[in-house]
Amino acid sequence: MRFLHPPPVRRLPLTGEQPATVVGGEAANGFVSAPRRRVGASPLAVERMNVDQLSIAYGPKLAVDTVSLPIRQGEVLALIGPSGCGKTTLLRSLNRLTELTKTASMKGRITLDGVDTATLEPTALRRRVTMVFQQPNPFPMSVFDNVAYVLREQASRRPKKRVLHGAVASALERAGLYDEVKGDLSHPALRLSGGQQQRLCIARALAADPEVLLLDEPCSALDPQSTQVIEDLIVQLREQVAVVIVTHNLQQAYRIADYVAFMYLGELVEYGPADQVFGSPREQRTAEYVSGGFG
Ligand SMILES: Nc1ncnc2c1ncn2[C@@H]1O[C@H](COP(=O)(O)OP(=O)(O)OP(=O)(O)O)[C@@H](O)[C@H]1O
Repeated sequence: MRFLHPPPVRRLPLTGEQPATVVGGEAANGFVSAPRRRVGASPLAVERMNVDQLSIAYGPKLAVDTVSLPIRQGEVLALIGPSGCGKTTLLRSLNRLTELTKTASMKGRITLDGVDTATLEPTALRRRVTMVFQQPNPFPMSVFDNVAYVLREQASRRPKKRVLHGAVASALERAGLYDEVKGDLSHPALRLSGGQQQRLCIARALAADPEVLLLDEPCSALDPQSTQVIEDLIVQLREQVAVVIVTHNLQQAYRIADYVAFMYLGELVEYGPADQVFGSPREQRTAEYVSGGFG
């Protein structure tokens, strides 16, 4: 039962001393003065994935053009850029979801803990590099069963009830939902609020004990309060998993990201610490984008 005893190498020590405190008010490039939840990248950040010279095309159309970047645990990486620049394609390539599109072809190499993802079995890869989508998509079953489903699926033998309950509770806790649902874990997931449903989807993703969590605009269907809860959660989770988020919301990227990758027409125009990309971008196109000049 893998989920009971994850190999220690998969986890960085949790840094409880580093809460997601709000660092308030600094302005970057004059476009934002929103409070920031992040406190700077963790000194314990370690590379989990590496994207090397990645190009992806749909038929003849190039969607991602020779992109290279690292993905580290201990940091939140935000992919930003105007619509159609290739953010989602890049994100989906990380757990080989792009190959489900018949016309897609890929060049380059992506590694997970040093191993070429092309050599891994796709379902196993997708447990280690899990994705949460734009629209919350809980299964039409109870809160408990949504998380237990993943645990049962990956256990080699049917887990004992008590053990399963502990693992479900732990995943719900990591997703910041347990306190709100512990009174009735048999509650239908589809009757939770949108924000709770999204945190349940995050709990389901975390139940697989992944190394990398991919978030494709996870707050775009949520109200501001739920968005804030999820942003706080994302900042906390970066200590446990490498987090990559696609967002159209520059303020959100500024609030929660440690590193930012700005893409334009498939190309990675600029990659760097959030402070630098937003505060003093090296490239003219980045400066124009983050100051609202286009997009
Ligand atoms: N399944 C597909 N078949 C053909 N072309 C696709 C497919 N998916 C994406 N594309 C094209 O690839 C390019 C990159 O799309 P992608 O969705 O990755 O961009 P994006 O930056 O995530 O856009 P958005 O912000 O609008 O979601 C676009 O030109 C898009 O039209």
